[in-house]
This record gives sequence, structure tokens and C-alpha cells, in this order.
Amino acid sequence: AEAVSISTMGETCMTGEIVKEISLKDISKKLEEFAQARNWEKYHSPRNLLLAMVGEVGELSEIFQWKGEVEKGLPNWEDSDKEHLGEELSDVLLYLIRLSDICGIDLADAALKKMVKNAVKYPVNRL
Ligand SMILES: Nc1ccn([C@H]2C[C@H](O)[C@@H](COP(=O)(O)OP(=O)(O)OP(=O)(O)O)O2)c(=O)n1
Repeated sequence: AEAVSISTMGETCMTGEIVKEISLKDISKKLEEFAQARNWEKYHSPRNLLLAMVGEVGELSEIFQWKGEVEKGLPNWEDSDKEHLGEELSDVLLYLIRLSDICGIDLADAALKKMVKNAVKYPVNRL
């Protein structure tokens, strides 16, 4: 089987611990390589990626379905359920990043600009 190399960049910070930091662009690049290696670029059209992402949102929703409200931090969840949640959140994120890339949108840039817009629209109340 082909070796799987999904490495993240590690940087040593001042306390000597390794800090993993990865940008949306880094992930974009890895997703492009992943698709290229499998000859899957032909499937990664905007519409297909959108539908795939919505499907993953459905899988994410299933985890919470019928549970009622859950406490922040999910203190009563099994580790395996939390791991599953992390996987579904990641699937949504990865398709969102790939969709943005395929549409020629710089997602990090767009998100920061949108946050500025939100702050202007909803100013902090000062008495
Ligand atoms: N054409 C594809 C198919 C998959 N993936 C990647 C992106 C997602 O992170 C993950 C989705 O894989 P699956 O379709 O196997 O979905 P799940 O991981 O949710 O598996 P399952 O539906 O069996 O729970 O794989 C991709 O980039 N392009």
C-alpha cells in the first residue's frame, strides 16, 4: 500500500515545545495533492464539493440528533464519540476549504474581511 504522508509543520516555541501550526492555505495545498495523487480532480467540481460538504454536515448533525441539549465541552461523552465528532467536523472543514480553493476564493482572507464587516455591523455597546 502507498505510504500515507500527511505531515504538519512543527515549530519549536520559546518553551521548547513543538507547536503545530497550519494555515488554511497549507491545508488547501495538501487537499490539492491528495486529489491529484488519486486522479480525483475531475470529481472536485464546485457543485460536487458543495454537495459532499452538505452530506458531511448531515453526518455531523447525526451525532447530536435526539441527544437533547449537551453541555459545553461535552463532559459526559465517551472519548470515541468525541473522536468521531472531530472527524465529522474535519470533513466539513476540509470540503469547505477545497470548495473555496476550487472557486478561487482565499478563505482565510475572506473570513478575516467578513469578521471586520461583522464588527462594523454589530458595534460593542458603550454606555
Ligand atoms: N472524492 C473525494 C472523497 C473523499 N474525500 C475526502 C474528503 C473528506 O475528508 C473524506 C470523506 O470521505 P468519505 O466520503 O469516505 O466519508 P466519511 O469519511 O464520512 O466516511 P463514511 O461516509 O463511511 O462515514 O475524504 C475527498 O477529498 N474527495
